[in-house]
This record gives sequence, structure tokens and C-alpha cells, in this order.
Amino acid sequence: MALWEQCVNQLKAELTSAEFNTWILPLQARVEGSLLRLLAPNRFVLDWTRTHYSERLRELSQRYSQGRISEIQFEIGGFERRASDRALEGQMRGGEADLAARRAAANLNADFCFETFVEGKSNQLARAASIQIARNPGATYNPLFIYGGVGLGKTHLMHAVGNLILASQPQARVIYLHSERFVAEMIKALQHNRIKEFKKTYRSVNALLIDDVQFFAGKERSQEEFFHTFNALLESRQQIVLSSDRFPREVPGVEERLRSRFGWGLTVAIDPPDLETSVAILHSKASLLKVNLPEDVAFFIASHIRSNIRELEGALRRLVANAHFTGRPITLDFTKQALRDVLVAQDRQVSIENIQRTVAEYYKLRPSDLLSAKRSRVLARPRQIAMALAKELTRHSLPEIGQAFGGRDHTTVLHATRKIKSLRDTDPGIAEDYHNLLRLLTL
Ligand SMILES: Nc1ncnc2c1ncn2[C@@H]1O[C@H](COP(=O)(O)OP(=O)(O)OP(=O)(O)O)[C@@H](O)[C@H]1O
Repeated sequence: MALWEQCVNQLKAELTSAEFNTWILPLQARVEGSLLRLLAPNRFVLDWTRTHYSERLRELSQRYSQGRISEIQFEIGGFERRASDRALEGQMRGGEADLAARRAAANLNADFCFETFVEGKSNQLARAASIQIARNPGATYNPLFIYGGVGLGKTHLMHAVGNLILASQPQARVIYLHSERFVAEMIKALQHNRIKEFKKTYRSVNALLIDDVQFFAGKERSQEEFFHTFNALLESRQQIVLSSDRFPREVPGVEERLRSRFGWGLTVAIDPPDLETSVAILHSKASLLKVNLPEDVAFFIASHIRSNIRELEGALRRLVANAHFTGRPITLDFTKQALRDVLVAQDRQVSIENIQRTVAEYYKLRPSDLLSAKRSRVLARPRQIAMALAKELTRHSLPEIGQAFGGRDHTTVLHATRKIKSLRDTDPGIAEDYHNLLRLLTL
């Protein structure tokens, strides 16, 4: 077997299919004496492969050439593709080639799938609904509207829907787009007199996934266009999935007829994860990075970064990079050291005072009302909500929180957190207020 083919076979066994398809398959190789030239199609692939795989490629090429290859060189470019390259690629990818191309055309990221999405109480309903519509697009809930705070997994779920539809329906056409990109594409189409094609493209898909629809705010022409696309797709029973940082009715700057349509199908929320889910997500991300994360470290990070999974992931990456550079093992002490700045920023972000101010503003009260001894209902409920938020978002103990709320007893705080927890399950108004406040505090 040729040298490069052997290297590729070996890497296919070692890497995930996403890594392999993205980084190794696009490379072409030529041997010139003791030099192995690797040609990457663009700078992105070149930089990444050089940083991450050159060591391994050097070892493998030396091994399979019996020591003949002593140097590897990365360049941008591509030779005329030879029949042998195409055969190799075909053999490697099989049906995946087609899927990868359709995925790329749909703007979907293969890593965001249901397998890598960790289920927890905070996202259970959103995940279940997404799986359901991915299995029966257009047939059940339409549109599916996913809302929740920043970095909680909305985009991940939308991609997972698209990926599952593509994988299970070889003929399906899917498009994922951020709403800003929809606007930009429309403007481009208008400028180039291609609006007809634009309409046709979006109205002929089997699933249209539009992320962060709040960015349609104030863009009337785009809203108009999207409105018609929306109607056309719904009429022909094609699936629409939308996401936003807020409830459909509350998306500002969007005309009423569109806003009301957002809520026609099923609306599901994603909340910030509970501690257990955060720990599970960290373990899952660590295993994707091929890192063994000690339990106490996972727990430490999760309990300090409560509100946003993107930040959780960012902290993990930073920790792993730090351990990598310094060659030190990931222990609890090392983690505290490595994440010092991140944790300070987090603590600064959500203080009890901040929570009191935000809750008071939200209910049009004064912060001092929340601290006062007055027990009227208009004050008591917001006060309990603020206490529950303080418990969820800060690391303060119950007595400390009680102290910060006008010197109340810790049992009062405990009662408040339990009360709000049960009201969130039974009273949609409270559930929505709580969700909005969480979002305001963790943006
Ligand atoms: N349940 C989960 N399991 C695993 N990873 C998750 C989960 N939820 C979120 N993530 C990860 O967190 C990161 C942020 O998620 P995502 O981009 O989907 O957030 P978002 O809600 O769309 O945020 P934004 O409002 O900024 O668009 C992603 O890397 C995603 O993979």
C-alpha cells in the first residue's frame, strides 16, 4: 500500500470521523525523495493540521517509509487530482462523502449532534421536541421555537436537528442560517438582481433552521421576505425551527404578524443547567478533547460557572491548554490557579446586590423594598425570587443570603427557594419571570 494511504488509514482509526473528514481527507500528499509534501486546500486547514497533526504525521510517515521520509512540508495548493486520490477518498468516505457535502451545503456543523448533547432537566423538553421533529419533519410541531439565554445550547440543538434529518433522509434539503446571515444574503440577492433565486432557494427546503431571530429587529424588508418564506414552508408542510433569546411574543422590533406566527407551533425553553448537568457536560467535553477530568475538578468548575455552557466550555479549554503548555497534571489546585481570572470575572458578574437591583427594576420596586421587613404580597414574591436567584447564581450560603436580605433567617431563604422552585412548575407567569431574570443576570 502506498505510504500516504497507510498514514490515512492509521489516522482514520485514531481520530473521530469529524476530525478525520475535516482535516485529513482534504490533504493531498506527494513524496519527493526524503520529503513528504502535504497540500492543504486553504490556510485554515493548513494551520490546523500543521499545529495538531504534524508530529503524528512525521512519526507515521517515518514508520511506513521505513525511515526514508525525514521531512514534512505543509503548503497551500492542490495538484491535479489523480485517479488514485479520488479512489482513496471514495473508499474512505463511502456514503459519508455525500453526507459531508450535504452538511456543508446546509451550513451544519457535524459536531453539534444529539449524541454530543448532554440531557438535563434544563433542556429535556427542548431536546425531546427537537428529536421528535427531526424524526418527522413538518409533521408534528411547526415551527419549533427554542428560546433561552446566551450559550445554553440552542444552536447546538438546531444543528442536531439538521444533522439528523440529513442523515436519515438522503433526499432532504436543509438550510441552517443565523438570522443576520439571512438578512445579508437577501441584501446581496437584491443588489445582484437575484431575489427570485433567493426566494426559490429558501422556499424549496425541507427544513429551514433560523438562529437568533431577535436579530431581525428593525429589518423590515427581511421580515417581509421571511414572513412569506415562513408561510410557504408551513403551507407545504416543511419544517421550520427558530431560536431566540426570548419568548416569541417578546421578540422586540419584529412585526406582530411574524411574532404571532413564531408561537404557532411548539415553544420550548432551555434554562441554565443545574449542577449535575454542568458536571456531565464538562465530562463529555473533556472526553471529546481526550482529557481525563478528575471529578473534584469538574465539580469545582461547574459550581463556579453556573449560567452559561459556552463559558463552562471556555474554562475547560483554557484549563486543558494551560496544563498542556506547562506539562502539569490537572488537579484541583492547578485548576484554581489556572482559572483564577475567569472565576474573579464570574464572581463580579453576579453578586447578590446585582440580583437585588435587577429584580427590583424588573418588578418596578426599589432594591430597599426587597430588604425591608414588609410582607405584602407585591414585595414578598419578588423577594423570594431574588433569594432563589441568589442561591442559584452565587456561591453564598443560605445564612449569608438571609443576611443580605435585611438580616433574615436562613430558613426563610430555604423556604423561598423551595417555594419558587415549585411555583416555576405550576405557575407559567412565575416561570417566565424567573427565566427572564436569569437571562438578564447572565447575559
Ligand atoms: N446540553 C449540552 N450538552 C453539550 N454541550 C452543550 C449543551 N448545551 C450547550 N452546549 C455547548 O455549549 C456551547 C454553546 O452552545 P450554543 O452555541 O448552542 O448556545 P446558544 O444557546 O445558541 O447561544 P447564543 O444565544 O449565543 O447563540 C456549544 O459549544 C455547545 O456545544
